[in-house]
This record gives sequence, structure tokens and C-alpha cells, in this order.
Amino acid sequence: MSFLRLGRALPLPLPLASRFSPAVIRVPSARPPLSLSLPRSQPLRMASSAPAARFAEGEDPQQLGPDTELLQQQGWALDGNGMGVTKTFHFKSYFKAVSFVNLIASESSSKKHHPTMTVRFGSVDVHWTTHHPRGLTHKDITMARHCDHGASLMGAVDSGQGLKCGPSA
Ligand SMILES: C[C@H](O)[C@H](O)[C@H]1CNC2=NC(N)=NC(=O)C2=N1
Repeated sequence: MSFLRLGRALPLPLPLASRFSPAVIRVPSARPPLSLSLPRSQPLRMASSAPAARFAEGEDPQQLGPDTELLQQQGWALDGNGMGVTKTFHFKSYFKAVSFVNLIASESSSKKHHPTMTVRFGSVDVHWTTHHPRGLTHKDITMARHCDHGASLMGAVDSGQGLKCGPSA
């Protein structure tokens, strides 16, 4: 028996591609969008990322709640955990920004309540919170109001009018 005859007698395997059905090699199409089914009576509400105020033990939420809301109307925002308030003040000069910091530092020393302040070229970030007892207290509210007063004395301006410098300007 010659080699050629043996080749004809035993069929050669088919090429790989022809052995797969189109269903196997087809690229899956994009999935249909997920459908969301809510009861008709329930409106779709976006998840809110706004933190709730967390007052320290011993504080009166009935009093501090409205006080905090008033501060928020003045541009203060609750911090990430709701235990503090924060605001950025803008100035037309670095000297004014530093003078504002000194004004707040002076009141902080006399009231024994101190903020975290970040001084930039034409702005100051102020953060108030109370460490003992932990949370937002009337001291933070009072000092935040003092900051607003001091800022207007120092000629604070709207964010667009502040002195700017560098890549974030
Ligand atoms: C003993 C001293 O008065 C306290 O440690 C003060 C100091 N300054 C403070 N500052 C602030 N922001 N929160 C406080 O709880 C606080 N405690």
C-alpha cells in the first residue's frame, strides 16, 4: 500500500474554522440596558451626597439645626462627616488674607477654640469643629459667624474677584 492511497482512504481533518458553527464564533452584541422597575407611587429620587449635621453630645439640636442652616445660606458647608463647617474666603491681596487669619487667630485665642486654616495666595479655607465633645457645637457656629464678620471687615470679595496665581487660577 502506497502512502498516497492511505491518504485518500483516511479523510484529513477539516480546517478549524469550518468546524465551529457561526453561533460559537459570533461576537456577542451589546447587552440591553437594565430595566428599573419602581412602584408607580414612588418617585425616582437621586441619592443625596449632602451630609447631615452631627451635633456634639450636650448640644441642643433644636437650636443648632436652624443656626447651621443659616450658616449654610451664608456659604458655609458641612464637612464630610457632618461634624464641622467649612468655608473659603477670598481676598484681593495676600496681605489681606493673612490679616484675616490673624483676626481669627486673635479671637480663637481668647475663646480657646481654634480653626484649621489654609492660607493661599488670595484665599483662606476655614474649618470649624469641636474635638471634645466630638461634633458640631455652638462654639463652632459662633466662631463661623465671627469669621463672616471679620471677612467683611477685611474686604473679602466673591470667589471670582479674588487674587489668583498658579495652575489652579
Ligand atoms: C483645652 C483647650 O481649651 C481645648 O483643647 C480646646 C482647644 N481648641 C479647640 N479648638 C477646636 N476647634 N475644638 C476643640 O475642641 C478645642 N479644644
